[in-house]
Amino acid sequence: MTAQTLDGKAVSAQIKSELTVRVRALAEQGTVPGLGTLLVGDDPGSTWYVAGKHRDCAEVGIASIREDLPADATQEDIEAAVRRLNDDPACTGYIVQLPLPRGIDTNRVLELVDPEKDADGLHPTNLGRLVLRTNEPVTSSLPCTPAGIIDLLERHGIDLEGAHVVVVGRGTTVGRSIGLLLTRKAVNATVTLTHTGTRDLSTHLRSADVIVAAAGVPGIVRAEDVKPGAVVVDVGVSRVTDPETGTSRVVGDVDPGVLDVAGWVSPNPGGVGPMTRAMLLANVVGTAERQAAAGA
Ligand SMILES: Nc1nc2c(c(=O)[nH]1)N[C@@H](CN(C=O)c1ccc(C(=O)N[C@@H](CCC(=O)O)C(=O)O)cc1)CN2
Repeated sequence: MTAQTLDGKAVSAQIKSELTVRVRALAEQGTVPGLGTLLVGDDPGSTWYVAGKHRDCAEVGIASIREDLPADATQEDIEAAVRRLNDDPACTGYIVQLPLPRGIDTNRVLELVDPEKDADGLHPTNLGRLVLRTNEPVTSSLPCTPAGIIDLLERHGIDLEGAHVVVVGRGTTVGRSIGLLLTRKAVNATVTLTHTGTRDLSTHLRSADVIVAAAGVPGIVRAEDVKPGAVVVDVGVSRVTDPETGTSRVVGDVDPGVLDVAGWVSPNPGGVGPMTRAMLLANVVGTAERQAAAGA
């Protein structure tokens, strides 16, 4: 068997074209959605991701607002930048690019973000809304990577109703938060959250209809641990350096042999990454629509 591709690039292009229509409708009411980014320091990866977010904004007609601070910015400097973004009416939604430099209290910074402007969907208020409102339609930003994964699966016709999803990794941006979305009544999946303390990961993986690999451990999901025909989503991003050539490349959590066993696999790159970016744009358009409706 050769697995079919969960094509994040194609689906994200479709989402962007749908968002362009919503952005035009907002413009007709006199509202321009604006994405703010707060970047601290000059880490090449973070700098590249932030630039990509603003390129995406330009594509769909969302305005860009940037707060760039030096690597030696203090907690107070960063919190002041968050307050500026909270107060800026042109910024309808924003993100604090992670990770923040060592020594900064990240949770204190993130909790200062106005929940109504939280474009990452990771503010405690917005995660709390997902915990409390399991049946109602969601009216706040959703965590981008989890929402992108579910959209990617649904748009490929994969039925999650009653499916057993095994998540590998308990980080906030993916592992912990995806369970909140998958177990909502509208999706209705059954979720097992595994992590480095899990005994016998293989047994869990072998019972999965869908595996979401978000551990950041290259090759942690092996072909022999995947049920034939299962769906495998690769979220892992690890940079490995070839000792001989000294060149580095990004590798995921899924061993390439899985392609011979699974029914569907998300490529990495080209799977979850583009969906995360598309969901960020969707969140910003959502924040602008809600703010326009509240002001109308
Ligand atoms: N505030 C946030 N910080 C971080 C997040 C986040 O969601 N919110 N996630 C990551 C980085 N990230 C977005 O910021 C991100 C990473 C990768 C991609 C992506 O499209 N990757 C491409 C491959 C790129 C390459 O070739 O290197 C892909 O998967 O196809 C998008 C967003 C940490 N920080």
